[in-house]
Amino acid sequence: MGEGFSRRTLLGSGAAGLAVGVAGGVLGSEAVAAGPEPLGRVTVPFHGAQQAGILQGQQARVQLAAFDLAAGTGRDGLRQLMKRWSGTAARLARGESAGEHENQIALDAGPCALTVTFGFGASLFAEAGITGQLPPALAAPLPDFPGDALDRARSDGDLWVQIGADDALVAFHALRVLQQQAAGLAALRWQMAGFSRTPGATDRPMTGRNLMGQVDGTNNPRPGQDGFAAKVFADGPGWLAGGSYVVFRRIRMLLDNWENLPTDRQERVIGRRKSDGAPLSGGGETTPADLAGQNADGTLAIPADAHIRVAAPASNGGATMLRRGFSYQDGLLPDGSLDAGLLFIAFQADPARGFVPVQRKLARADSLSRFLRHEASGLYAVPPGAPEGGYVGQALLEG
Ligand SMILES: C=CC1=C(C)c2cc3[nH]c(cc4nc(cc5[nH]c(cc1n2)c(C)c5CCC(=O)O)C(CCC(=O)O)=C4C)c(C)c3C=C
Ligand SMILES: [Fe+2]
Repeated sequence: MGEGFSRRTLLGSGAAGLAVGVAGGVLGSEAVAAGPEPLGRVTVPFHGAQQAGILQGQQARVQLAAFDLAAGTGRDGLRQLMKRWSGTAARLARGESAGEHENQIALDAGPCALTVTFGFGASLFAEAGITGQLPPALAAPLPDFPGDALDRARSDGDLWVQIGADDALVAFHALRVLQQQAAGLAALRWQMAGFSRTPGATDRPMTGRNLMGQVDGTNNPRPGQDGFAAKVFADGPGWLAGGSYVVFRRIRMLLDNWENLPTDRQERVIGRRKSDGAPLSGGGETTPADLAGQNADGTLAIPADAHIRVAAPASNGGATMLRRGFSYQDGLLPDGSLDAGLLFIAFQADPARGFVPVQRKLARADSLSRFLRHEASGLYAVPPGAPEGGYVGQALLEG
């Protein structure tokens, strides 16, 4: 979670291909400098080298969903669906009507930075009769990790859809339209809603917080850093080149247990200060953590089982991913505790060099894991973005 790639930051950085604007015309940085843009009018183009929703700042709301193809849809039906969905996503991102199945749920709202991101699960390739195109990283499912308690009905799926927007109605509207436009071709398998900090909630752009109260998202790889693209974007197979892989996990937080822990112990579980996210080895939020740093008594400043030590690329042969998770809260569980946690989303060039080794280690050695339950999971190939006039997955479905 975080403001690391906020719209304002991106506009300021002039990052190519990451244009974000206001409906009616993409604004240059001078226009942004003139004053904050009205929230509803912010647009994120659907078309581009990468799909929208990977590099942009997190919106306040997310709808996550997976769809399964209907029997008989096949490759032709899938092509039809991806063309239809891409056209709709592009129109909605521009703030236009959905066209087919427009239901007026978000009639008075602007696009609110809407992004729609599509991913393909391993099962899609068999369903659509295109197993020859299965990318190697999807050939085996994610391994079982110690402590996993996965609900298969809320995991996996042929098609993954991530819809982000700075308004809940706008995000819901997009999901509902996509669902109706899929009728006869694909059906909703699972759906979850999440949230992040609302733009303007803090006086200045700041990294977001999760439901444990931690500053979350500080040490994400950033566009422009050395090797960023190689860490996040896949180099093949051909149809996926420039795309990515996304790992999704629904991770419930045992908040009653967590909140019983005094703040200094919570900080030692993560390895960072709760107030400002600074590493316990010293400095401020963005000071690199010193994993060798010691306290006056000779103990490690960042404990051996602290989350940031166990998860760090330095502890995992360089394994890295771009985390873009959202919080969720879904009422009460039968035992009266909150059903709340993190919809963990991480984009990476190769899950075998990203999520898998890190989660293997976290499940064994991370002191945060005793406050978490992994309840749902998915791994999807995320095709590159579509050019104007094209659709997501075109190189796969017409190649
Ligand atoms: C397998 C990967 C990871 C899972 C699952 C995961 C779950 C998880 N994390 C937090 C809270 C924080 N994580 C932070 C850093 C961090 N987390 C991962 C990976 C996973 N986290 C990485 C690679 C890192 C960066 C480590 C580093 O190099 O410093 C932080 C610190 C702030 C930050 O850098 O973002 C927090 C806080 C929760 C609550 C959670 C599951 C619910
Ligand atoms: Fe983490």
